[in-house]
This record gives sequence, C-alpha cells and structure tokens, in this order.
Amino acid sequence: MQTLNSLLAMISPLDSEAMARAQKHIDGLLKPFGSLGRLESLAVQLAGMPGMKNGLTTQRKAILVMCADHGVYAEGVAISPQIVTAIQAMNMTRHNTGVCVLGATVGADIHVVDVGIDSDALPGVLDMKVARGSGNIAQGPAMSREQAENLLLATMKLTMEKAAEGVTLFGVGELGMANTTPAAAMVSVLTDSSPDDVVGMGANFPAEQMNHKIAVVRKAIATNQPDATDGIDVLAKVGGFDLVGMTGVMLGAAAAGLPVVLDGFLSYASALAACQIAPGVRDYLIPSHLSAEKGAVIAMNKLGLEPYLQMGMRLGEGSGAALAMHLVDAACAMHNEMGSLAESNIVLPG
Ligand SMILES: O=C(O)c1ccc[n+]([C@@H]2O[C@H](COP(=O)([O-])O)[C@@H](O)[C@H]2O)c1
Ligand SMILES: Cc1cc2nc[nH]c2cc1C
Repeated sequence: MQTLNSLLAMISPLDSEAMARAQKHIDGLLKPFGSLGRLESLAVQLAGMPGMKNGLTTQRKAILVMCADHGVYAEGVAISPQIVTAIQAMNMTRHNTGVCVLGATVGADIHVVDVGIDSDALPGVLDMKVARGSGNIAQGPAMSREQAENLLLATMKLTMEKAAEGVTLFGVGELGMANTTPAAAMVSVLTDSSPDDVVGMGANFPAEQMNHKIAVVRKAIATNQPDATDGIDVLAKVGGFDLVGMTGVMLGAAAAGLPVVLDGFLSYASALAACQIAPGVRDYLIPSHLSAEKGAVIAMNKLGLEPYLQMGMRLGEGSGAALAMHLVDAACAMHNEMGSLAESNIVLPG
C-alpha cells in the first residue's frame, strides 16, 4: 500500500553528473559562456531531474488548481463574496479565467480540483472535497492531522498519476476566498516572522482594516500553537485544504522526478510546508513571479528562491505559473536547439 512516507521516500536528489554534463553542453553552445544567465541555470536544474533523463522536454504541461473555502472568512478578513470560490471554480471549466487564458498561451492543461469548496459537487470539477470549507483558524484548527495527511497523500497520488499519463511539467494554482489569511499565518510560523510583516492586502482588503486581519492571524497562531518544525502540523492547524493540496502537488511532482512551477503567495506558504516535510522537494521547485503580497519576499528568502519575474501580479489561480512556463520552454529550447561554437569553428578563451 502506498503511504505518505513511502511516496515521500521516492524524492531523490538531483543527478549532479547529469547537471555537469548539461552545463558543459550549454558552455559549448553558440554564445559567450554564461550569456544566457538564469536560463542556463534553469536548464541545468531541469537536467538534474530524474524525469528528464531522456532529454529536456516540456511537451505536456498541467496546472493543478486547488480550490477550497476557509472558515476564517467569517472573521471579516476578505472583501470578495465567499461564493466567488465556487463561481470561479465553475468558470475554470468555461476556460475564461486568468489562469485558463494564460495557460492556453503555453499549451498547459488546467485541472480544477475541489478540495473543500463550500458547495455541492460542481460539474466538470474534480471532486476531492474533504469538507465544505476548513475550520475557522481563529477559533481552532483548520482540519485534523488525519485530514491533512489524507489530502496530502491523495494530491500527491493525483500528481503522480498525471506524470504517469505523460505530464512533464507541473504548475500549482489555488482559489479560495480569504486564503491569504491562513497563508500569512503559515508564513509567519514557518519563517519565524511577525504577522505585521507578512499580512497583506490579499484581493484588495482595505488598508485601514489591516490591523484586524493581523490580529486574526495572531489569534490563529496563539490559539493553535502550530509546531514550526512540523509542516503537516502547520498545514493542519493554521492552513487550509487548498494550501495542503498545493503542498501535495509539489511533493508529488518531486516524487515523480519532475519540475513544478510555483505561483504566488499562497504557493509560497505551501512550498515552505513542503520543504519542512521533505527538504529534497526544493530542488524541483521553479519560482515564477514575485507576488505583490506583503510577505512574499520573506517567504521567498526563506525558501532560498529568486523569482524570475516581477510583474506586480497577485491574482493567484496559477496565473504566474502559466506565465513562467514560457521560461521553462525557453530554457529547454535553448538547451535542445541552439547550434554549437564548434560547428562554427569559434574558439573562445576561458
Ligand atoms: O497569488 C497571489 O500572490 C495572491 C495574492 C492575493 C490574493 N490572491 C487570490 O485572492 C484570493 C485570496 O485573497 P483574500 O483577500 O480573499 O484572502 C485567492 O483566491 C487567491 O487566489 C492571490
Ligand atoms: C473575481 C475573482 C477572481 C479570483 N481569482 C483568484 N481570486 C479571485 C478573487 C476574485 C474576486
């Protein structure tokens, strides 16, 4: 039987010999050494992944959008109507959302997953609903540890099934009104930062009410006392089903030996938890843009990742992952299709 631990044990370190070979190959391409900058290091990172051992490819891309509602919405920490989670999940099936439109530009399939929307099952949306919304973290845990572990296992398996079907590049996305509140609580705990420094505007929460949102995050942490050294405890106590689902996608991609492109602030919270659960996952993460959410830099610094893009984006849904997939395509094209210095009889010093 596949358990969470047996799947986590499948995450292996990157192949350093394959990476050295890729670096040597790139150094021989028709350009001055190092002149394609981070496109080169991205290709080298990809080359180290077991799932790329037969060549760098982004032929099939999938963005998994984890959708859920949050009990903490009742504390007045978000201004969007809560029903937008369900409406927008349905819109994903009509292909008119931000992530659908941007994903289409890069040929990514968008998979919409209901991990906890406060609605009946939605047609066209994959039903993995744990409950109709998580618990209110200002008053108690978001979910039980068992629920968090089961959802991590289920979303890891889902991702690994997609890999077995031929997906070679994953992206994470989410949808959940009020989810910047639990994400801020997670980032605060996992980076040992004050809520003052990580609570942000979310989807246009008014600046004059920010002290209330900060107080709710403080209360959530004080009430639940999450253990910062235990990523599953943090997810279960102050997270949410969408945040657990994204963590599962990251861990599943890494277990399949494949890259996974991050999205915005919510994905940073999930990535911090994923790295706490299985530190080896970090090598499989590809940052996209720097979210405009307040705690974004703190989270990225703790992850040790440098975003490729800075666009002032804060939509979520996987929109940033879709955009950054263009860069992954570019890195592969560079590696696979450029001519060599040797073919042109160019000899460079160094
Ligand atoms: O991706 C981001 O960095 C991001 C930053 C702020 C808000 N969001 C999106 O907005 C929603 C959460 O905002 P809020 O104010 O309801 O907590 C949720 O559906 C996210 O997809 C996303
Ligand atoms: C319309 C809308 C779309 C979203 N997508 C992610 N969060 C959202 C919040 C709103 C309000």
